[in-house]
Order: sequence, then C-alpha cells, then structure tokens
Amino acid sequence: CKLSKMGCDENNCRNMKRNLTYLSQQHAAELDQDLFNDYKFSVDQLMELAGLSVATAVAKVFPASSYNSTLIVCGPGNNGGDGLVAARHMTGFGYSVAVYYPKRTPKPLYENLLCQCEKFGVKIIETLPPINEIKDQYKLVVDALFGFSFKPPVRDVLKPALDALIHSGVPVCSVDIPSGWDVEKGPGTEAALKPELLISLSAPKQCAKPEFIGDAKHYLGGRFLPPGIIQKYNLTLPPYPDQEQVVEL
Ligand SMILES: NC(=O)C1=CN([C@@H]2O[C@H](COP(=O)(O)OP(=O)(O)OC[C@H]3O[C@@H](n4cnc5c(N)ncnc54)[C@H](O)[C@@H]3O)[C@@H](O)[C@H]2O)[C@@H](O)CC1
Ligand SMILES: [K+]
Repeated sequence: CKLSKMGCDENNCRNMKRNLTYLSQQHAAELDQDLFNDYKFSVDQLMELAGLSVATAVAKVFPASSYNSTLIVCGPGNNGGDGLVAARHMTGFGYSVAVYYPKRTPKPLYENLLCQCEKFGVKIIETLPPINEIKDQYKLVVDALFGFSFKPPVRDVLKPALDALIHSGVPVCSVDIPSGWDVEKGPGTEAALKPELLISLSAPKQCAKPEFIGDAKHYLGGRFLPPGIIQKYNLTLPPYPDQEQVVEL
C-alpha cells in the first residue's frame, strides 16, 4: 500500500485501515441522495468521475500491455452505469473491451452511455461465452453488476452473470461492492466472488473491511465528495495524491 511504499511499517498501515470509515448500506444511500439533493450534482456527473476512477485503478493494477482484452459485466443500476463509463475510458487506455449488459434499464442515461461505448469501439455482446471459455477470450473481468443497493440473494435473472464472474478463472476487478456480497456483512459463503481488485467509490462500505477482502488490492475513487459531506458523515479517508483520480488503501 501507499504507506508501506513510503517506508512506514505494517502496523501503521493496519492502523490506517482500521481508522478508515466504512459506510453502512443506509449511509451509502443517504450520502448518495445528499449529493443529488443538497449539492445539485446530476447522476451523469458523478458516474463519469466514478467510471473514470474505476478505469484508472484497473489500469494501474492490470495494465493494458498485459491485460488487453477485458470483459465488463454491467448490471441494471448505477453500478452498471459506472461499468459503461469505465468501458469507454478503458478503450482510450489501450484495452480491447467487451460489455455484457443483460438487463438494460430503458433510461436515456444508460442508452446514451451504451451508444458512446459502441462509438468508442466497445464490443457489446448479447450472450456470455460458456464459463469455461471466458478465460480463452478475456484476460480480465470488471464486475459492475451490483453496487451498494444490492440485497442478497441474487435473483434468478442475473444469477448466470454472477456465476460467470465467480467461476471464470480470470482476475476480477469489482466496482464499489464485490457483486453478490452483503454490503455490510461481506461475502457470506465460501462460494462467493473473490475479486483481486476492489475500487470503493466515494467511501468504502462495510464489506470492504480487510477481514472480508483479504489480499485483494483496494483503491478508493470517486473524487467528488464536498467538505460538507465529509463533515456530516464524519468520514476518515486518505487524501488523494496530487491530481490522481484514485488512492490505494
Ligand atoms: N454516491 C456514490 O458514491 C456514487 C455511486 N455510484 C454507483 O452507484 C451504485 C449504486 O447504484 P444503485 O443504487 O443504482 O444500485 P445498484 O447498481 O447497486 O443496483 C441496483 C439494481 O440491482 C437490482 N438488484 C438489487 N438486488 C438484487 C438481487 N438480489 N438480485 C437481482 N437484482 C438485484 C435492483 O433491482 C436494481 O436494478 C454504487 O455502488 C456506485 O457504483 C456512481 O454511479 C455515482 C456516485
Ligand atoms: K460490483
């Protein structure tokens, strides 16, 4: 992590992680609403910054030179929207990107993002390859299926998409929440998704605590929190270095 690279010892690293704020599901949703209602952000604005930070963190950990072909699995909510934004930015970072987006929400926001993906050369696939063939086609998978509004268990319609994330055998980068996990209680079972990278957006949620994510790399992105929100929710978060979109936790 950042601190250990700066020569700090492991205890300091652990203490920093222990002092981080981990939001409950309810506070994550309330904070989101405050950004829209009190601070007059639009969803598009925040989603663009969230998706850019996802693409940035992925590129830092899994560079396009080695992990050029990427599958992004997008869900029906804003987590899926972050995935569509990340897909577009990743084409600019040198990746060849395919998007699987099985349950599309008929709203201009998502339709526009999908249109932009196509125009940037993202391949939109209508069916997933069989699970055992995913690793023949892709070197990396981005999990933008469910975010902080997910309530387990997964419903049948999106179970095949979640199973593909869990069993593909390809490194998975999860956007905000590892899909299928309880937002507060973590993975729950041994059979849950085990991402190699988690990008928490705005602030980590309780399922991102070290005891749940283990050795996974963990980044914070979504550099858009106003000082008033940091005060209101009493957030302890690391500073972003310079003009970076993400910080490693
Ligand atoms: N405040 C923030 O930090 C921001 C958050 N954003 C993203 O927005 C996400 C939250 O988005 P949403 O509230 O739209 O919700 P999600 O994207 O978490 O998912 C909601 C969708 O999943 C479905 N769903 C929920 N439980 C399910 C189950 N058990 N089985 C099948 N489907 C299920 C719901 O019907 C709904 O369609 C965050 O995690 C983050 O990725 C960003 O886009 C912008 C700013
Ligand atoms: K996710």
